Amino acid sequence: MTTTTAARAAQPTTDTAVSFQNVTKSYGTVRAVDGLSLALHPGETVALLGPNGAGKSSTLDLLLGLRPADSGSVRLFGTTPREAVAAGRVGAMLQSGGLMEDVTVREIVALGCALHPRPYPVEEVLTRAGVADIAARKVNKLSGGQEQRVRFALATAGHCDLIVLDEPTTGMDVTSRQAFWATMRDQADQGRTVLFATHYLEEADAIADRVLVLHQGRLLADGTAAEIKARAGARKIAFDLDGAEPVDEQLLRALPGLTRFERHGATVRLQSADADETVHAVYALGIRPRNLEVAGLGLEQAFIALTEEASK
Ligand SMILES: Nc1ncnc2c1ncn2[C@@H]1O[C@H](COP(=O)(O)OP(=O)(O)OP(=O)(O)O)[C@@H](O)[C@H]1O
Repeated sequence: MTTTTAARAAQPTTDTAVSFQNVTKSYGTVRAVDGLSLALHPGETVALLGPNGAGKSSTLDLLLGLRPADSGSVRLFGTTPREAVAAGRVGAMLQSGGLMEDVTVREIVALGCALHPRPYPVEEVLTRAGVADIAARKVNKLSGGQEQRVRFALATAGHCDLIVLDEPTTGMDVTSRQAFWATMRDQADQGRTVLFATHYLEEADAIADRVLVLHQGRLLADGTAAEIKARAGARKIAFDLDGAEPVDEQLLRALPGLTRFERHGATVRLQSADADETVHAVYALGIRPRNLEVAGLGLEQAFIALTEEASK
């Protein structure tokens, strides 16, 4: 695992919001969470990334006390997850769990507020989640994105210290997403810890100040998005071949440092662990590349590079 902020971050301190110590969870022979240790702190916005089946939802289930761990310890604010949830310290928006159908948006949100130990006023919750204008509508008449916003309203029905979101913006349009993340930033600025699992890597890049990459139930990387990109160690190189001289593709494929090779007609796209060395070698082959571009990997490419490497 990357040693960026991870070693420090795994150590629980007195103000730790979430602490996992060597947590394991299996379903039959599938080990969904495998010796996971981490600590999250107040005010952090943390993205949980990982390919399908990496253990993200299982981790969130353990964190919320919805399932018991087989071994290890999960603590929220120094208590068990169930105690923290019962005390109203945790708001959650999960993928699973249907909404009650034959009630209006206002009724279901009002119920969420009534059940919360430290609720916000219903109108405030409706407005913040962007559902005030559809408050009178029956829940079973909502679109997928509107349903997500109602789940968001329920997750923020009261004062809490930790907000847990499992793929929260699935189905939301661009405007709703932007409004959603603006609200979440606001929540984090007020000292709350926001933890969200997502497959939208650009959201993780833009929103999270810390990124956790899970793979086969283990923490593969833990750091800022910039640290994760640097950890992937590769840069991308693109250029066009001149076309005048035929180029032996085998020579290109044998360039030093290459971790990925693609050629579409005259356009060559590479990934390299040592871009300087690769580019020098291109010139040494007598090739004069046109439109040469060298750039760092985006979070998505870094994520693919890291998880592919771990799968080898
Ligand atoms: N209730 C269950 N019974 C049996 N196996 C399960 C159960 N829940 C999860 N698993 C298995 O545990 C592993 C981790 O699943 P999990 O849902 O936590 O992954 P995930 O990272 O959330 O995946 P996705 O991105 O697809 O939502 C997978 O191999 C999955 O098939």
